[in-house]
Amino acid sequence: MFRRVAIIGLGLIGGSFAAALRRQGLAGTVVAGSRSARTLEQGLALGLIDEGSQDLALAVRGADLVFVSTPVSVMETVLEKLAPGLSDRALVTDGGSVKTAVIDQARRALGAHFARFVPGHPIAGKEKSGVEAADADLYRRHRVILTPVADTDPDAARRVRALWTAIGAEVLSMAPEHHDQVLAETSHLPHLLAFSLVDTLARQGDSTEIFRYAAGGFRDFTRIAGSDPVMWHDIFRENRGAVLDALGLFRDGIDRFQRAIEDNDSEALMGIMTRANSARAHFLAMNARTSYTRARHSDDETGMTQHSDPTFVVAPGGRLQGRLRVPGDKSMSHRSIMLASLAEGSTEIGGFLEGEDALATLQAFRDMGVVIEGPHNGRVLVHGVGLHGLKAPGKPLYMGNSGTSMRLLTGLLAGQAFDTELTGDASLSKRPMERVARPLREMGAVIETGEGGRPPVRIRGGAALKGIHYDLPMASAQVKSAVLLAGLYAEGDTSVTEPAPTRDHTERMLNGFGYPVRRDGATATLSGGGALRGGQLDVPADISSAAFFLVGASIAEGGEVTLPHVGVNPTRTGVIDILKRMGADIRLENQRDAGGEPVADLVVKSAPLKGIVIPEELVPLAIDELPAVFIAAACAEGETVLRGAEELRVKESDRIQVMADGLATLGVEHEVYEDGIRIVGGPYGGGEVESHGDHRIAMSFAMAALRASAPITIHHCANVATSFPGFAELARAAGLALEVQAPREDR
Ligand SMILES: O=C(O)C1=C[C@@H](OP(=O)(O)O)[C@@H](O)[C@H](O)C1
Ligand SMILES: C=C(OP(=O)(O)O)C(=O)O
Repeated sequence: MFRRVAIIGLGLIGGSFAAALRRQGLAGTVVAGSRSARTLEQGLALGLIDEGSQDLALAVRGADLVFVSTPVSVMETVLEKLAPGLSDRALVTDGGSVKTAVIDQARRALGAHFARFVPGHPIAGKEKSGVEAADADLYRRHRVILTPVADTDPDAARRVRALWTAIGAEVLSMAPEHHDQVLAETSHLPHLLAFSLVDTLARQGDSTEIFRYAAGGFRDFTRIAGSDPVMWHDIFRENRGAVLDALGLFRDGIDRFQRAIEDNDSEALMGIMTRANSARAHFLAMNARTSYTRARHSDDETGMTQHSDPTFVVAPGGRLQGRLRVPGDKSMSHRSIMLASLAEGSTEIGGFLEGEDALATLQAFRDMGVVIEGPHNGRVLVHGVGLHGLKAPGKPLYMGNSGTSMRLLTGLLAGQAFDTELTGDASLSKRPMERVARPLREMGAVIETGEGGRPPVRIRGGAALKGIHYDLPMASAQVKSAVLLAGLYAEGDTSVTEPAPTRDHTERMLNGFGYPVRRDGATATLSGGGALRGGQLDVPADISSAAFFLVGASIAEGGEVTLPHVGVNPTRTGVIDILKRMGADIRLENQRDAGGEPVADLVVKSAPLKGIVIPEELVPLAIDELPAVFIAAACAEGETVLRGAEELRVKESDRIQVMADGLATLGVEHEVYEDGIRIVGGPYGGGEVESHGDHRIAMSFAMAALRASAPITIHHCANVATSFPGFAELARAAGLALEVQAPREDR
């Protein structure tokens, strides 16, 4: 990419840059400029550089790229020294941890050449310093922030970006002031605290005593106090304003902590720590724009991006057997957090789904000031704040992959006194939100959606809502629920009529919390201005997750599976009705009521299936299970026809097309309609299937392998954790020959 690269300052950052260039073959000649002859000798001996010079103007002569990686305090002097040697076309970039100060220095030192200067900051490092610590992998999968300004040549910025990308880094751009503030909070402040804690303890009388007993917590917290004092000295001085602001913020936080301890305020203490716990997991996930649960288990703090979006490879055959407890119901888990938060008093929830979608809802309420303990093994304790007790979150609420979170919250937030903004991942950002915004506006809400009616959703607080009657244009429980939740805050009655029955968990659970919802045929009605009462709540296993095993055990030779304690609310059991019509052997045992929701143990045995025309009224009752039903259809004798299922096109992926593409790969005959599909059953093969990050697509094709003649490889399966954490392990324990592999991109 570059003929001759000059690296000025050959420490850990510069040396690692040289090593990476070398390894990727990105530079013809690498030359270093350094004050220290010894460093240059080391660089040559380590094979990192081809030439070295102590004269900086000489070092940069003829270079088409100059990377300055000296401490920020000497940056201006260094730039002044090298400037006379720069050729007109040379690009200059840097690795300084502070950007506004460096930009001012560069502007002064480089004069007309400043346009070719691209300020940068690779977020990577170690406690070790010096060229001998150089590491060709230091920047791989780490973030590099570029902070070009108005007079930076866009072509120069583009080339520097391309170089970092080629080195394997993830490149972001932001304004320099923003960079300095963000880094002050996320890097400079923690370093300052680590240095300060160790220094404070070391000053005490017998510090050897303290350090002898210092345990893991001390070691973890103070690891970065081993970093280079000179470098940090410079950073604290050069980023003075932002560091002081961050320190002020921290001082407020530590005061709050102190008061909570002084006042014996358990709730405040638990609030601080549970919020911190989950916020950490949430931020790591957001940054990686990927899996919440994986980020929760990652120990990485250094800006490392997570690419573990795994591939499932499922060998053909296998059988499914055993007693399998699938995780808690996702729809009910969302609602349990929402209603418990709005209730007076505490609510203890059991069986809560610790999947990413439900955790996104939980996090949103923490962000709005609700103290929530857990989840631990499905138990969550929510300290309700009452209908009017939520607080402004102070930042957009991130809903991840979850349509239910975003749509239900839009309704609920329409009635709050404060403004909010809801954002989501790439998939959620493509899904329609006007379907909820429209009826809510009729109620008086002030809501803006993004381009094409998609996220982000911005909700203005303080609107006076009035009850309406709404005829749902589509059979959607999310839209129904959004309107009913807004109705809690509306004057008078709010009622919704649905064109076909949809899941009624919102209505049932509101009644369970002592908030009456009346039902008259297809219409549900509530009156605003009441109150919810906290209590106990049991979330049964999710029939939508059980569905994969209902299909799997039906199609696998010798399959026999018991799924205990599954929710069998009649608005959710369409999948059982459809499979039974196809000839499946499914029995409901132990039917009972659990807190207002019917549950049963499902017993399913392998059976020959036949194709059917799926009755349209069953579609909304099996909406999320239809991808699994497609696999049953591919294994059935004859053809199965689905119509009236256009809603499948606006789920986490276009589930009609994405399933059709996968079926085509396997060699399953089918015909796609705008609102459905016709599938002809018969033997099929294997191949590589793309899930498009849609959990239900991934799990459906995993089950398909039970009857395939060759392995099925399914790409991008991370989002399985949105609804079914532990799917791969459970399926394997039951007999599916599923292996989780690193993503294609990482191999
Ligand atoms: O209310 C709910 O919990 C859900 C309703 C359905 O969506 P629609 O309302 O868009 O049909 C369903 O697909 C989703 O997984 C969960
Ligand atoms: C459609 C689904 O969920 P959501 O709309 O909440 O993203 C689903 O889980 O299949």
